Amino acid sequence: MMLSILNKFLRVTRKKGDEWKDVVFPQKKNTFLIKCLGLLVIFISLSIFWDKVGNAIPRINFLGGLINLLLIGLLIVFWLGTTYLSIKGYLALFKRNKSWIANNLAYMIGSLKLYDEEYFETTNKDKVVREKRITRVIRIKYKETDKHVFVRIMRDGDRFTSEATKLGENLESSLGLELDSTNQTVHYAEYVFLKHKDERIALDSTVTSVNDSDEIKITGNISYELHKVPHSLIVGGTGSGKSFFILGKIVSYLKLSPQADLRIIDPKKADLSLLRFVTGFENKVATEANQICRILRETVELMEQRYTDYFNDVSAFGKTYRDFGLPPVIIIFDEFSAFMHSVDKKVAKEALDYVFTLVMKGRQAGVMIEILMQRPSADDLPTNIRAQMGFKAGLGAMDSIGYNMIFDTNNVEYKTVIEKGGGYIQIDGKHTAPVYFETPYIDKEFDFIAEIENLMQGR
Ligand SMILES: Nc1ncnc2c1ncn2[C@@H]1O[C@H](COP(=O)(O)OP(=O)(O)OP(=O)(O)O)[C@@H](O)[C@H]1O
Repeated sequence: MMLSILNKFLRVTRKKGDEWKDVVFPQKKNTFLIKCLGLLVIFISLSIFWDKVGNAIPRINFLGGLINLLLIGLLIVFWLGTTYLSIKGYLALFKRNKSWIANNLAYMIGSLKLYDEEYFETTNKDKVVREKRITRVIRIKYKETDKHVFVRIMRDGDRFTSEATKLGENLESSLGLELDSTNQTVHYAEYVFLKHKDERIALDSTVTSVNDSDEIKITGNISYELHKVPHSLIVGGTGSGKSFFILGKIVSYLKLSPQADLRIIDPKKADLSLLRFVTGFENKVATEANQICRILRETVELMEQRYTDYFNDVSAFGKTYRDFGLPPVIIIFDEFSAFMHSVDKKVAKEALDYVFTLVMKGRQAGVMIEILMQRPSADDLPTNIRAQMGFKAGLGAMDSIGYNMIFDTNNVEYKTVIEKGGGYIQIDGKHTAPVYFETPYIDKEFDFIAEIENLMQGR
């Protein structure tokens, strides 16, 4: 008993931990009296203890009583110090289950009636009394870190099991926090909330000015390093913000140092194909099937050449293109599925083979591909290629089948996307579950072509 109290005491006095805590429902009754009694006991026992210690220490009559005075002063400091620490630890025991998160979650349990009650009969002074008692309560755990609040609704096989996966909106409003991601296992449904709302950033904040960094920022909270997440998939219907997102990414890639070497594939001859009029892009934009296959083939050859030139002996062990100061080479392939459907099977296979080679071998040599398509379709983008895309984004309103196809998971509760440029994103090693995000904000007046021209000239 004493040991468990001591343990609890030590745990609460430690730094605010990130361990899981249970939500208690119904919450404990007012503990004011117990609290006061405890404080009094602490105060009296420590006062008696230090008084006894003071009496047990022999007096030293030296330097006209100065030593005795110092001793008394020291005892008073010890008495005050131990009393303060004990009271702090004691009060923390009460506070522990009283965080605002626990309070709000307990309130939600009560208001949604996420508990079962049964009538019990007892006898009181020969009278039969019927009283309601709570027999079962939904089990909720939570933990808190600097940026997030995690809530787990346990799935114990009772009536709350199916409820567990549908509580996203209720939790959001109960906690007053924005839902960042969800995750579901057989044992629990987990909801992750942002303590501070994620911010939409402006395009000019996407690239850090730190030397040697290839970090690309997407939002205030979401970023990735290009060399770690080389291949991307962006899916979004008409008007979802796909063009703004990719044009913004092109600007960011051109701001990297060394500047990225970009190749553009636009089989629908839309906005991206206009980059062929920008100095430096003349031979790097393809719209026709034969040009597209040529660009893909040449990029595969460039990748093989990099392996031959830089990774041909053991000294290259563990190195990447960045160690040799090489620029990343990025193919931006717009309307991928439209292309696959518009060309004959032989050409489609040739293109797919090149794409597969690039996604399998490109990372170390710094040769990357970014695929854009309107609809997520498992047939148009084979699983072996999709599995290599470390960066995946689904923009605009999409049904859950669409999202599940992109993110290869069906455990996520998606909210309706209304904002232009809003969607879900998943980045390997960063956000293993898809999270809501908004693409970097770009002013309507922003002149992409002029900006890209400018950046190309500054090479
Ligand atoms: N990041 C953004 N910042 C500001 N406005 C945006 C952003 N993304 C999208 N928009 C707004 O949404 C509109 C549609 O975006 P966009 O042209 O990128 O869509 P799309 O998916 O490429 O559609 P389409 O395939 O028809 O070109 C833009 O004209 C712009 O007004």
